[in-house]
Amino acid sequence: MTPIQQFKRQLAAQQLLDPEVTVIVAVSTGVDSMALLTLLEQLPSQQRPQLIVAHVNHHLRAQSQTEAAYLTKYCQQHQLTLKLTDWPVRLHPKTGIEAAARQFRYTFFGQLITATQAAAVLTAHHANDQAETYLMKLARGGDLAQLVGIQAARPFYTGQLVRPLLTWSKGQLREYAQAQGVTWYEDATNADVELTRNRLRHRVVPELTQLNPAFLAHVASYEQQLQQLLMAQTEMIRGLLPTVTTQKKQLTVDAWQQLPSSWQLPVLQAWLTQGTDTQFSQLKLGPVAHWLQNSQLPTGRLPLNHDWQLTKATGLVAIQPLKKRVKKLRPVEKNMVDLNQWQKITATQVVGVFEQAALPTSQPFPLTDDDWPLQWRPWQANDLVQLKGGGHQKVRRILIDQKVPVAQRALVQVLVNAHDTVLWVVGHKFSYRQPTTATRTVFLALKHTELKGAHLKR
Ligand SMILES: Nc1ncnc2c1ncn2[C@@H]1O[C@H](COP(=O)(O)OP(=O)(O)OP(=O)(O)O)[C@@H](O)[C@H]1O
Repeated sequence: MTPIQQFKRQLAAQQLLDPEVTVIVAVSTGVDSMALLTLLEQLPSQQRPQLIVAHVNHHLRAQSQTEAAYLTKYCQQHQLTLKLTDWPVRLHPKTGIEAAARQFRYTFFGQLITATQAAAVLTAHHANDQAETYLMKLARGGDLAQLVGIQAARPFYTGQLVRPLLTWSKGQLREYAQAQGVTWYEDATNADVELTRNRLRHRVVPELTQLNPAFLAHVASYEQQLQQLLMAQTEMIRGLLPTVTTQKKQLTVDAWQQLPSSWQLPVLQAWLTQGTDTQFSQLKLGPVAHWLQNSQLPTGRLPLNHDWQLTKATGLVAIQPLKKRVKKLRPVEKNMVDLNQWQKITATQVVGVFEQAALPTSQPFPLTDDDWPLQWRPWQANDLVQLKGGGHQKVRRILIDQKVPVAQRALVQVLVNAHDTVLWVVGHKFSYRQPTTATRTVFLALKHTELKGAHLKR
């Protein structure tokens, strides 16, 4: 299969080879994403999805302006819609700038996909990126599941995040771009990317490729095998869990002990993760398994972390909150919405309900008089959003699906109407509303103030 056929296959697998579908192409003006854009533009018209080009001008170096100007002109000439945003210097943190830039980028992509209802955001991650990620994780260590590299597709806000070039090497992308006469900008920051990645990029990957020219293809193959293995394991665990737990989700120690020993830790890990919404590394579960098996201690308690403990009695083990969690004790703080005013609702989010679109990414939203007053508040366990097809989805499920880290979930705010119905899970999902003659459109807008150096999940 030629690289172009592989590229098409990746798109077809996500149902994106379709002119009825809109995709957002993340273009940095580097060779990888310019090649991606060109590949998409060259698809036959009966297969080519509608393209929206997204670019973040990070204002990290003088060249940023030139790149944004080049892309603006390119999109005009190629009749492509461009969504460009700035990351102003005043918002740059003093440390962790790469991670903060990445967070800003993905938040922007998330807002765009939500606002445009596009099916996917495409980025130009390639086989060399994959190999570097792999080697970094190998060096760092952890559970096998954490070795999973850059995923070809994963849920992202209201659509998918798709990387259709993971089978292409950097060299192939460069050759393709050259052959197509594409202009691109070398990323000057690539020279000083974080030390570990830099060493891998410039020393380790070339060495390994010299050792075996098929090295990158082998990494891609391992990645696929690992994904399949983990999927098989997940399915197996799904089948095993009900055989070792009661209806009240307690673990039956005897049944668990009768599992083949190689399944005990994975099943224990899945049970704990489900019961606490917290990831536990298998590497740290040895003592827990030992405590479960210890027949000298038929009853007792074992703290798992600050929030959770296990209690054991009559051969059954239950997961219990260690103390009443602050979240539950605190009365829910609500903030009244001030129409046409920006309001700071978290340390990093400024939001507003406007009569006119305050930002290009503002979301039009139909409201009736009955909805007022609107309020901002933290999300709660029973909050739901309305879906287009008529159903509902739990806010909790949305945050899990969007892989919002547990620690950040508590910070998520929602916009509610006078009846406490959720209209917007800020930064994550809008509730569906059909406009009618009784509704008036307002625009919901979100911008970020200060950014932390958190490393986003790939
Ligand atoms: N300024 C930008 N504007 C739009 N898209 C971008 C920008 N920077 C990067 N991208 C997109 O992200 C892809 C990966 O870029 P890069 O390798 O620089 O990011 P990374 O931070 O290392 O990766 P990740 O975002 O997965 O952590 C690019 O090929 C491009 O599709």
